[in-house]
Amino acid sequence: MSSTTIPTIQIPKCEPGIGKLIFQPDSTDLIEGVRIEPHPIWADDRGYFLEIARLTQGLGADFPPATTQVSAALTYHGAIKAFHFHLHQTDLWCVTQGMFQVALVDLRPDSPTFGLKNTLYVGQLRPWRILIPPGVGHGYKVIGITPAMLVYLTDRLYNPKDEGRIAYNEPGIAYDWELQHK
Ligand SMILES: Cc1cn([C@H]2C[C@H](O)[C@@H](COP(=O)(O)OP(=O)(O)O[C@H]3O[C@@H](C)C(=O)[C@@H](O)[C@H]3O)O2)c(=O)[nH]c1=O
Repeated sequence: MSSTTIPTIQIPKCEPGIGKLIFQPDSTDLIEGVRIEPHPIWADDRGYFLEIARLTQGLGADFPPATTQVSAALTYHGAIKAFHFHLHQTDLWCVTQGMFQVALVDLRPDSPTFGLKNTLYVGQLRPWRILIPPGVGHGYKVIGITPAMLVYLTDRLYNPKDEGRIAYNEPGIAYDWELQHK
């Protein structure tokens, strides 16, 4: 997280598709450095409660209190935000409302999982926090019929120079954003 090594970024040549589906937090198909932490949703007759993260525990353990930023993004049904990546910043995502199709791709040629794509369906129906290290391309599509809310921690304050963007339909990544009819 506070590593000073800046990843080299390279667009891989992926097979078209959604990559490896992640159905278990400890899946061996996860991109190197990506981590998942299931969390409870406490539902009752008033609504529900959930914890976004604890800075000293779990996936938030290494987030420095002095520079951690907490952000929220509400995204409309069907919208895609992808692909973004960071050179220094680590993200910790927690979905508070709705469902996301999260797409990850390893852009680090020095990584053992370079070029690997992961797809995770997360949110109210699968409450998982996701840690995304620098050099891992990330994005999402809102699935379901309602807008969805992502609340996330970053280990440093917003710096647009740290963020890179790759088109959602970049041919080298060849991510299939369509509904997977089968
Ligand atoms: C991310 C961010 C944006 N902004 C501003 C810049 C801009 O005017 C406006 C909208 O910014 P963006 O279009 O970059 O927002 P957005 O596309 O939601 O960016 C976010 O997307 C998700 C998927 C991520 O991975 C995040 O790391 C971040 O890249 O908000 C901040 O002031 N602080 C921030 O931390």
